[in-house]
Amino acid sequence: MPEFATPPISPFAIQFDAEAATLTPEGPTLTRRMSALDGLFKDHDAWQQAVADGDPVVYSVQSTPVPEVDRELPQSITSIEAGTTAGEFWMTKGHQHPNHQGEIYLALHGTGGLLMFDGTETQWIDMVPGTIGYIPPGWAHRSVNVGADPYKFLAVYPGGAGHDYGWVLEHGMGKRAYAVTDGFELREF
Ligand SMILES: O=P(O)(O)OC[C@H]1O[C@](O)(CO)[C@@H](O)[C@@H]1O
Ligand SMILES: [Fe+2]
Repeated sequence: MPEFATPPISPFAIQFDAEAATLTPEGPTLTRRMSALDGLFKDHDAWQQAVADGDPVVYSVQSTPVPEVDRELPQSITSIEAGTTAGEFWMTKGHQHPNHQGEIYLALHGTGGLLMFDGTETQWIDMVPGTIGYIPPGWAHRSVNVGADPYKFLAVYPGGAGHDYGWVLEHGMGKRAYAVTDGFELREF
């Protein structure tokens, strides 16, 4: 085996339960409440009110024990709760990969969307169970729950890709998903 600065972890099996949306063995779980989404919803006052009104959990991410380091290939399942803030559907923070690497998402449950922005162009992929959304290098990405159930998806990404959240705060995502009578509508800022 070649010499690496950080030794890769040993091979292991992951039990993937698509119905329950779980990965076993479990690694770290991350929970993001409304307060973690500062500066991301269009209506800042409504966001602040939601934080004051109990700061609900917006999404959680369950990982396997694969570390986020170069050459590894971590996986996680994200569950976004159903909800809106001033009409804007609940979503992940969204990020850019600092060193521009690709990623895939596989939708498992509910109705979601994969919003991508390269700084100029916005793309949206409807995500329903069975859809794989491909995120090419250089596209910031955010997942949105546009349904009435939790939206859950599996992510597989390069361990060295990193998460640049500042990029999204600075550039935005080009469009936002709002609730309308028969579903959702994408609106520009
Ligand atoms: O990192 P964010 O924008 O909070 O979104 C969470 C999701 O994105 C990932 O960071 C992978 O891109 C996963 O941890 C999870 O699927
Ligand atoms: Fe990513």
